[in-house]
Parts: sequence; structure tokens; C-alpha cells
Amino acid sequence: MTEHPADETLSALPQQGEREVETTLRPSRLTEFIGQPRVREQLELVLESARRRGVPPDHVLLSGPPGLGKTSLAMIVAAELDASIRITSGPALERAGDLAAMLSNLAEGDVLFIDEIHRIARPAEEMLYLAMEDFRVDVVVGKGPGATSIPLEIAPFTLVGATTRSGALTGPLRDRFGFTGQMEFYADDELDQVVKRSAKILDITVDDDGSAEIARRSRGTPRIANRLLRRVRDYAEVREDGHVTLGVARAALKVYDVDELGLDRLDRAVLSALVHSFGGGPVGVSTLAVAVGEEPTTVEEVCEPYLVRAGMLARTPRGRVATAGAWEHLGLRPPARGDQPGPTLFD
Ligand SMILES: Nc1ncnc2c1ncn2[C@@H]1O[C@H](COP(=O)(O)OP(=O)(O)OP(=O)(O)O)[C@@H](O)[C@H]1O
Repeated sequence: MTEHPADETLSALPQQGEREVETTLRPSRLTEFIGQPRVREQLELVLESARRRGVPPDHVLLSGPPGLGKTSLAMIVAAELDASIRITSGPALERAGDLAAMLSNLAEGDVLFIDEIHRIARPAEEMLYLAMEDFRVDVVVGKGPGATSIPLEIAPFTLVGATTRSGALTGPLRDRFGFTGQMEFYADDELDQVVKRSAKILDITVDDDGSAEIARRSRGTPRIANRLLRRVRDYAEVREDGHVTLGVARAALKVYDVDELGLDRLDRAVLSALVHSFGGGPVGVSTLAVAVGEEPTTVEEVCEPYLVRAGMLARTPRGRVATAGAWEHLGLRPPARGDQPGPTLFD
């Protein structure tokens, strides 16, 4: 299989310099947030009930693959509560002191957003337990046997944590969240609405068919939909009259070598390894991860959920298996059932 130059265009992770345009495109209220009906409804109840009781809502954990709107939702939580938001991330909280400084600066009712919360260092995590439960931190002064711990009251706040790996969170941390929202990949019609909304904000005219084509190739991810829209806009402005039709969208996406299904580099590498190196499987996730040079958890939690949803990969008790759709997507003929490797002595 050839490597596509579209790798970056299709990545669900943010690209350099993209945050600014993402800010422009972020929905700012719950009613503007497209899709995720279950999480939206549940969150609405949590927020409304807290508002009526006049207390900060329970801590909220948002879990799901990158680019599905966790940061946007965290900001919406603050906006709906009319509260300020402080933003940090797990990797930035290496020392407990960094977190203590952040917590002691919070005003009553503030929202503290910790992205990638599963990557928080252990001492900071332990400090967070007490802060989440009792709105208190223990600050350790001095070192060695003479060290003393001074309890410090902090203002009641709401923590919103985001993670792509809820399984990597320790039990005690997970238990301290009163509400967990599991974000799902978006359906094509929801992404179509995302594309239309963003087109309006960016002043791009787009036909229904053009918008649907961009949505269909966006890997169920609003971040990718917004990026593809901007690349198609570039093509439309330079090569056409600026208007995005189905033909313009298709021609532009061909230039950027965007996969028909919007699969990204890792998705394609996994399918390719599965088919070319392991005869379509079954193969264990660790072996598959080594073959594509990735961490098993990345393959399992970032890549596989979309491949399963797209009907390309099946997770079976004996390992991962490429479906007929995967073979066909790679331009190959799926093996007849009898050709599949059978169980061996060691299975
Ligand atoms: N439901 C939505 N409706 C409209 N736009 C959305 C929606 N969800 C996400 N977006 C857009 O997609 C982009 C990425 O969203 P966001 O940064 O919130 O994702 P994320 O899940 O926090 O990703 P990461 O964890 O990688 O930062 C933003 O530009 C945002 O405007």
C-alpha cells in the first residue's frame, strides 16, 4: 500500500496553528452543539439541576477519541453556568505544586478543565482527590522528617476532565466524577450540519451535495470535517469560482488524496498490516501494534473504534480480524471462507 500525503489532513489530532480557527468555529452554547444527543441531554440535566439548587455541579468527565468536541463541551459547561474557565492539561501538571497554585487561584463556581487527564502525574492526582471531594488541598512545606502539611481551603469549583483513554484513569479518580459523558463518532448527517454551520461562519458557499461529500469523508470527526472544508474552500477559490459543489468537493479531495472513507494513516497502516502481514487475522492487538510501530493503547483506543464502526475490523476473542470490506477497501479480493487460517495447535 502506498502512503498518502493526506496523512496530516486526515489526522483527528489538531495541527499546528489550527487552534485559532477552531476557536472561531467552536459552538458556544449547548443548543448550538451538534450531535451527541445522549451526552447533551444528560449534561443539560446535570447543569440545570445545579443551577436551580444554586451549587456548582458535580465534576464531569468527558471521554472519547480526539476531535469529537470535548474541549468545546468543557467551554460550554462554563458558559452555561456563567462561570470562568481555567484550562490546563495532565502533562502540564507534573508537580503537585503546579496544581496547588492553579486550585488556590480558583474563584467560587469556576470551571477547571484538565485535558488528557489520564496523563496527570501521581502526586498531582492524589492532590486532586481531596480537592474534588472536600475542596481542600494539603500543601507540604519543607522536606524530609521535618516536612509538615498545611491544609488549605479552596473555593468550590467544577472539574471537567477530558480523556481519550478512560480505561487508563485510576479507580479513585474515576469515582470522583459525578457524571461521565461518553462521546461517540458523529453520523454523516450530523457532520453535514457541522460543515454547513462552519461554512456559514467562514463565509463559504457550499451546495447540499458538496457538504454531504465532505461530511462522508470526515471519519466521524468534526475536527476533520472543518479541516476538509477549509481545504476544499482553498481549491474552490483558486481553481473555481469559490462555490463548493459536489464536483468541486470531489476534485479537491482527490488533490489532497483523501481516502474515500476518510481513513487516516494509522487506520490504513493497521488494515494493511492485518491483511498483508497476518492474512486478515485473527491477530492480537499487541502484535498488530508492533507491526505498525504504535502503542497498543493507541491502536486500541484511537484507531480501532472507528475501524469497527466503519465495518472494516472485527474484535473477536481470538484477535483482530479484517472484514471483507477491509480487503475491498485496499483493492484486494477477500479470501474465500475456507482460505482463512484455521485454529492451530497453539490457539
Ligand atoms: N458538536 C459540534 N458541533 C460543531 N462543531 C464542533 C462540534 N464538536 C467539535 N466541533 C469542532 O471541532 C473542533 C475540535 O473540537 P474540540 O477541540 O472540542 O475537540 P476535542 O475532542 O477536545 O479534541 P482534542 O481532545 O483533540 O482537543 C473544533 O473546532 C470545534 O469547533
